[in-house]
Amino acid sequence: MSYAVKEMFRTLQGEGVQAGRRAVFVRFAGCNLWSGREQDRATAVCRFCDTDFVGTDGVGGGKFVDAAALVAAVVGFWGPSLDRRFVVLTGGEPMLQVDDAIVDALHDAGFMIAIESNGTIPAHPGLDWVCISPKAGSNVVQRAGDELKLVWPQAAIDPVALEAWDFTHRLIQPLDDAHAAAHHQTCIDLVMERPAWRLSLQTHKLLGLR
Ligand SMILES: C[S@@+](CC[C@H](N)C(=O)[O-])C[C@H]1O[C@@H](n2cnc3c(N)ncnc32)[C@H](O)[C@@H]1O
Ligand SMILES: Nc1nc2[nH]cc(C(=O)O)c2c(=O)[nH]1
Ligand code: SF4
Ligand SMILES: [Mg+2]
Repeated sequence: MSYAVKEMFRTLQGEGVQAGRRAVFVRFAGCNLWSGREQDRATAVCRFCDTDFVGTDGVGGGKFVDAAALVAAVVGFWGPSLDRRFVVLTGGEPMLQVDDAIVDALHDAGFMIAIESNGTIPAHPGLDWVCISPKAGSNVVQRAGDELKLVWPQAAIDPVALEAWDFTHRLIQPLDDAHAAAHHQTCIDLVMERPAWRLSLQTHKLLGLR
């Protein structure tokens, strides 16, 4: 199978429990909850996306003919060191494209594989770190994993109900929009009330990283 990748880059993981780790990001093109076109945002299931995932024209992006070609590019961004190799598969929705061949080839190259997914498609069982970020109005089938990362606030999602899902860590991430400061306080208030949750900030944005 070939893979459509919007962009690829090396940075620090900005979000969640793995925040601060050196990582190569592979941003797959396309999502099942929004076309990525601004004219469709208001009618999409997911309306707050902060990411351009349309096409393959970003830095490090392209159409990769097979898993070997994709992993060669990931290794190129990581560099020759074999120490703590860490790749984050994101998008768009990565589970539209992640398959056995990619997971096996990244493992063969010594990578720990994390995914950022909306949870509407079952996560590949070979992944090493599964982060699921549920979206109101979608059907989340992947209700277990390492990290549940709830962007907050979202109307029609009840964080208390989500506490029953089988995740090792539960994080609340402030919605980044025109009211970000108010959302920070809303998230702090929620963690104070429900200590099952902890705060996740998008630290790459604070630091000016990709
Ligand atoms: C761009 S998404 C790609 C992965 C996958 N489609 C998903 O939604 O989890 C990566 C992460 O950014 C989060 N995110 C997207 N837009 C955001 C925003 N405006 N504020 C805060 N987090 C956001 C998502 O919830 C997800 O955890
Ligand atoms: N530095 C950095 N960390 C991230 N963690 C999750 C991201 C994503 O867009 O999936 C992201 C991202 O875009 N940049
Ligand atoms: S599900 Fe993820 S990639 Fe898709 S529109 Fe929402 S935040 Fe963006
Ligand atoms: Mg991002």
